Amino acid sequence: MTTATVARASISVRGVSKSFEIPREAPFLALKEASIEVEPGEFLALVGPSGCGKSTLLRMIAGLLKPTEGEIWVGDRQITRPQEDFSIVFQSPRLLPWKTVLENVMLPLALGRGKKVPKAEAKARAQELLELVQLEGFGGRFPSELSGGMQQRVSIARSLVNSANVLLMDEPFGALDAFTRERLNEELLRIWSATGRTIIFVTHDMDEAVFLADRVAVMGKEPGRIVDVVDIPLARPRNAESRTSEEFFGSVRRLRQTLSTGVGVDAGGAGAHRAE
Ligand SMILES: Nc1ncnc2c1ncn2[C@@H]1O[C@H](COP(=O)(O)OP(=O)(O)OP(=O)(O)O)[C@@H](O)[C@H]1O
Repeated sequence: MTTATVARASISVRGVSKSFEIPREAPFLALKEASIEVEPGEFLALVGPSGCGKSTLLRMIAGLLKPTEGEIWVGDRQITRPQEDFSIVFQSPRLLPWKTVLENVMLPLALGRGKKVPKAEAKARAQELLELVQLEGFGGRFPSELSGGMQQRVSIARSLVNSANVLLMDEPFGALDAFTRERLNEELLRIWSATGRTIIFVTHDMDEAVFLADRVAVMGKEPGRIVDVVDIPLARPRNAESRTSEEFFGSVRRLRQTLSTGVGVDAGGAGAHRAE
């Protein structure tokens, strides 16, 4: 398993808005004045209703989209284009159909500029990751020979193969069954704590957000914005038992309230605070 500690990176989203130009219509404001600081090594979840701008924000952090206003920085670098040390997992797998499963997982290592990994090592790493996502024995297959959920697990393995500092995940487990999803949640936490990556994780699922994250940014819509940022006071390491604790249910309840009222909840002070 690739568990070497990677360099730590902080991410600063500063007053970011995004409008999309739509032919014959007024520009559409998808995200308004979002600001948040993501600490090095933090696990941040973004939750909110469909269309509130979660993917838009993630894509801007990834350098795939440019903000209309505001700036995003990683350490002392402004993000203006895709970053080599960021890995992204999209909602759909996006595998190369003409490459085998193993070759797809190895791809980031083959493309890595200046950091050549010997082929045998790349292969061994990819094989370990396929084992991690329970696809050992499928390395020689082509993506079209796997189910949708299996393809998504391949894309998760691919995102973990290099030692990217920052992992951006856009509802990566949305299409998986509940058992696989919960198991991968636990594996992801294990990998995160072993490697010190910064993770920003988009999900619709509040249980998943609470289980995984240090903090959850709750987003609202019309216009898309960050409504509140909630600390999750759930002890680590987290496991299946964490899902039945008072702290877990309390945090889920708080997120639900914030989502339904569209304003930050300050239940007794600790735990919730406004987005900066
Ligand atoms: N390229 C684009 N052109 C025009 N509008 C866009 C574009 N991309 C996104 N939007 C709009 O911006 C808004 C936010 O979209 P986004 O995909 O970020 O939402 P989301 O919160 O990730 O939604 P979901 O949870 O359904 O994936 C939506 O209303 C969407 O229609």
